[in-house]
Amino acid sequence: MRAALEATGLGMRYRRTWALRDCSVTVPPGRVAALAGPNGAGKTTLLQLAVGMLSPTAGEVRIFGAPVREHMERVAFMAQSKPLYPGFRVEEMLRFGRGLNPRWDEASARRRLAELGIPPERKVGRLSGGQRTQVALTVALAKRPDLLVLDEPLADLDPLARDEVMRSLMAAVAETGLTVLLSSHVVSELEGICDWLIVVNGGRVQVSGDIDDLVAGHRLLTGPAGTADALAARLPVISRGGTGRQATLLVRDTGPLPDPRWSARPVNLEEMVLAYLRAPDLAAFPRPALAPAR
Ligand SMILES: Nc1ncnc2c1ncn2[C@@H]1O[C@H](COP(=O)(O)OP(=O)(O)OP(=O)(O)O)[C@@H](O)[C@H]1O
Repeated sequence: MRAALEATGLGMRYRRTWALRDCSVTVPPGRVAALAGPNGAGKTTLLQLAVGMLSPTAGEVRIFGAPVREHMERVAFMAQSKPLYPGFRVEEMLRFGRGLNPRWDEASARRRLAELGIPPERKVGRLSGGQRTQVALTVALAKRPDLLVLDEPLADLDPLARDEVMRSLMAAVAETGLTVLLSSHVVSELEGICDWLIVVNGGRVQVSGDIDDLVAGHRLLTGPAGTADALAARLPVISRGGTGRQATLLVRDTGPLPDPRWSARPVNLEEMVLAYLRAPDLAAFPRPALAPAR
């Protein structure tokens, strides 16, 4: 099956600075993929390259097997700034979208707004942050994309609005089977929603793969601090912690523990992502990294 998105050797340089380098990632069709990473990691750059808004300095992006520019009508993008005109009424935003998009689905956009209780005659500038996000999402979905790319869709929203936006996005995914790629700082909120993960850090891809497989492949070990170095020498350690006599090691390993004084427990998505973000040079470790070596 063709990947919904496939980036190979992707690089983007702004003047002398590489915002993204040697980036190779795949998002299989039908997945809801999370793009995580710290500020300035290159998330927005990767998303803008993915939708053809930027031309790469190196490498290429393919959407459903073809160069992104040949498939622009199959992709919808919601920018971080949620570009809506505050002086426009909601229905004027729809009319605007209708004029620009041959695949536009007016009926489903109207139905969605009605379900959300957003009056079409309301001016965009008078909507709440959550409602504005929902209108921007409605416009993006009305394009009937096969790939929906969202840059920080949850930023600036309170927990209730975040929950509502994610629920309605998931309903759209269930209905249409579209592939979603969304960036977020709030990793804990992506668990149970996203099933694919890409972590970028310092312009490089650090982690890429199926979330269940990734999480199941890592564990948190706890044991006596005095033996931590010896254990760490035998296992692929992603991050180390602990206090006083107790040490913790987050490892990419599920085999039997070589030291009976140590115990293991599963990790959650946030713990795993944080461990990688704390170890940006992971690919320099002697064990294989999850992403191609730098
Ligand atoms: N137009 C530009 N000109 C020069 N440098 C840029 C430009 N856009 C981004 N950069 C730089 O590229 C790097 C990656 O930026 P990018 O916006 O892609 O990161 P990000 O992960 O989306 O960050 P954030 O989470 O803060 O939104 C940063 O160092 C940024 O300063």
